[in-house]
Amino acid sequence: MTILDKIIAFKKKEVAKIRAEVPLKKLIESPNFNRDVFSLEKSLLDLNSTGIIAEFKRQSPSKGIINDKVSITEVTQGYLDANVAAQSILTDLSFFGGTMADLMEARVINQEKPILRKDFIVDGFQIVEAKAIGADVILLIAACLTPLELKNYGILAKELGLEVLYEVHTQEDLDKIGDLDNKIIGINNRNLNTFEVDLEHSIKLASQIPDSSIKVSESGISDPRIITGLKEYGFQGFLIGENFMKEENPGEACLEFINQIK
Ligand SMILES: O=C(O)c1ccccc1NCC(=O)[C@H](O)[C@H](O)COP(=O)(O)O
Repeated sequence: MTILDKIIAFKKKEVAKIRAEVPLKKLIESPNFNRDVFSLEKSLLDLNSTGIIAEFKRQSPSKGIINDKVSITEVTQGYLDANVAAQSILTDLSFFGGTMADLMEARVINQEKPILRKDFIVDGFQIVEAKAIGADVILLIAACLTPLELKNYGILAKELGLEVLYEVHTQEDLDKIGDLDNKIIGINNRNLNTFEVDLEHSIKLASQIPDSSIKVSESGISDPRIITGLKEYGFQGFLIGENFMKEENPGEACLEFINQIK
């Protein structure tokens, strides 16, 4: 069993339990449910966009603890001050040390940029939950879902006014999504089973994504020069976690990184 299989098996049980305890009505009545969302697409396409989607990530299966000293509020404010295009927040507790409360706290401070709920979506309930906690965007990982689930969860997100970041790592993942037009597609440079990171991955798959879609490169980005290189292959978004979170002040590290992008 790979780590991804383990995460998904665990997640399915976890969601089934929460689903049995929390009525949908409660989620729908949440104040966040009727707020206007911030568009990731708009933010990434803005002429002045930095393209950086900065992640709040305390720990990970590949690295263990990255930073458990900083608060979500200080990091959120730091990322906003650095002029990120969007914020990504892990809400998985068991493998990444994140919580839904993190996202809710960030939402209180972040009233200007989109927030991605970074989690392993295996059930439509989590998409409703994402809206209720104040997310603007959800992640659908192609490797974890069937083509039908990808389609149906995409439709549900759209109906709720949320955007989707479709995550792929292989050509097979892209094939599962099917219609690639007008989507936000993230190419994860990290193999989620072996944890091997290869930035060439973004470049190899980029040519398979139509120009009507927005390309995001995810994971293992640690140098501003990489951004310049990826832009040449049509990337408009860059999801970065560990490189900022490993620092004492992730917001300042993010600002310094953004100032060095040519
Ligand atoms: O980061 C991991 O170890 C990991 C393991 C298994 C599944 C997912 C994992 N990471 C999720 C991500 O996609 C990254 O947090 C994100 O792209 C940022 O990556 P990085 O900049 O390398 O922290």
